[in-house]
Amino acid sequence: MTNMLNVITPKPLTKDTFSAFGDVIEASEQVKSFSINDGFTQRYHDLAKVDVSDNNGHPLISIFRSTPLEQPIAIRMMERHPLGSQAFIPMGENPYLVVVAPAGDFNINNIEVFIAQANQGVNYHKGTWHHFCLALGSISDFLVVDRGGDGDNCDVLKLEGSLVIAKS
Ligand SMILES: NC(=O)N[C@@H](O)C(=O)O
Ligand code: NI
Repeated sequence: MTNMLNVITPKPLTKDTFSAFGDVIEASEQVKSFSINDGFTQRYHDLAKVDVSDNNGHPLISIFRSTPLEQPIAIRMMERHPLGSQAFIPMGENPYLVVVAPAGDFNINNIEVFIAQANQGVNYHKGTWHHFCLALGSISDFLVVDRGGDGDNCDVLKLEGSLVIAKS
């Protein structure tokens, strides 16, 4: 049986369309903000649910320096973190791709692909299936907030790669 290639076109990342998978970390008009520091700072407050305490977990703050994959990108893996959330906040000017599927039993037909802008971070909720970090354009740094501690916090699935992301 030939492997028909299914090409999926990324859609813009928005708070609402991403809500089934996690949070969007963005200083947008949609989120609550208030003035602090004598009016010199606007605080965009409580943007994402950091969920890292299961099984005596603790928060980790790391930097991921990601090299873009050659396009078109074939989706050959998905992973999930059953014990905690994982947030990616871009530190540069490049957009990036976010590939997700709902937590629970994995179904390739449920994969959704978003293109995120440099002013948008994402926070995968605990158990959300996702592809590893997909930089676009050039090597990109991401601030990552996720869970450290005991227990295996990474389930990985290998896919045959018949789902390809349209060039972005
Ligand atoms: N393995 C690792 O720390 N990174 C992945 O979880 C990822 O989502 O990039
Ligand atoms: Ni991950």
